[in-house]
Amino acid sequence: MSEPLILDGAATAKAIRAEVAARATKLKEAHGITPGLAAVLAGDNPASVTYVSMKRKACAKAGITSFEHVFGADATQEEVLACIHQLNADPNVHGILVQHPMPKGLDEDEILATVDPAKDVDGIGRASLGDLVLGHPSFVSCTPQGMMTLLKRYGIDPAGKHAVVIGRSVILGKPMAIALLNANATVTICHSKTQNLAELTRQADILVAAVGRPELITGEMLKPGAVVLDAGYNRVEGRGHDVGDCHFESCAAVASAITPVPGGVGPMTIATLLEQTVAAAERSVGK
Ligand SMILES: Nc1nc2c(c(=O)[nH]1)N[C@@H](CN(C=O)c1ccc(C(=O)N[C@@H](CCC(=O)O)C(=O)O)cc1)CN2
Repeated sequence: MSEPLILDGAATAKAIRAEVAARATKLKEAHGITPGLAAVLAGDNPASVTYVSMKRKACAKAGITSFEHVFGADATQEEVLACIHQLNADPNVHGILVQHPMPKGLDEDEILATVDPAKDVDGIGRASLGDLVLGHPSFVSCTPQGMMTLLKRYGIDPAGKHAVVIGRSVILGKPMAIALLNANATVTICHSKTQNLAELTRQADILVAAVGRPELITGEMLKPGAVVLDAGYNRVEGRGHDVGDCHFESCAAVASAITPVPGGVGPMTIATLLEQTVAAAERSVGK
C-alpha cells in the first residue's frame, strides 16, 4: 500500500479559523456586534480545564468574546441551571458550551436541555440532536461536524460507502452515525457489547473510532484502502501527547487516508465551535 493521505485537521482548522475571523470582523463592521461564546465548566477535571482554556485562546484569535462560568465540583444543579438561564437571556452571548463531562452530582442532560437551542453551538442539547435526526438544519456536535467538514474539504463523499462508527456516546458516536447517514452512507454502530468487532471494522470503507480506548484499532482490523477518522483523545501516562483510538503506524500502513492524533480531529472540534458561534451571531441579526 502506498503512503496514505494525511487528513490534516490542524491545517484545515487554521483555514476555518481565518474564515471565522473574517466573518466576525464583517459582523462588527456591518452590525456593531461581536460574537460571544460562554463556557460553563464545573469541577476540576484537568482535561476539561485545558480544553476550556484552548477554546478561550481560539476565541481571542478569531475576534470572539469569551465568557467563563466556573463552578466547583460541589456545585448544585440549581446554581448551574440559574447560570444557563442568565446566559440564555444575555444578548452579548450568542453561543453557550457546557464542558463535558460534568461532575457526577449534576444532571448534565437537564443542563444541556436548558440551553436555548439558538445558542446551542456545541450541538448536544435535545433539540439540536432531534433536528439532526430529523435532517433539519441544526448545530451539530462539534467533533462529528468537524469530521464531516474534514471529509468534505478532502473531497471524500460518504454516499454509498459503508461507514463503521465505533462508540455510541451522545457527543461523538451517535451524532457521527446520524451525520454519515444524512450524507447517504450505510452505517454500522459498534459498542462495548459488539461481538466480533474486527469482522465489522474490516467491512468499513470509512472507519470512525470514537470509543476512548487508546490504540484499540490496529491495521489488521482494517479493510485495505479504508478512510480512518480517529476521534480518540486519550491521556496516557508516559506519552507526551494525547493518544488516539487507532494505532497510527499500523493503520496508516493499510488506510488510504487517516487523521493523526494530535493534529487531526481535535483541532477541527474547536474550529467547528467557533464556526457555529459566528453562525449563531449572524442569525441573531437575521443573516
Ligand atoms: N462540551 C463539549 N465537551 C467536550 C467536547 C466537545 O466538543 N464539547 N469534546 C471533547 C474534548 N474537546 C473539547 O471539548 C477537545 C478535545 C481535543 C482537542 C484537541 O484539539 N486536541 C489536540 C491535542 C491537544 C493536546 O494534546 O494538548 C489534537 O488532537 O491535536 C480539542 C477539544 C470532550 N468534551
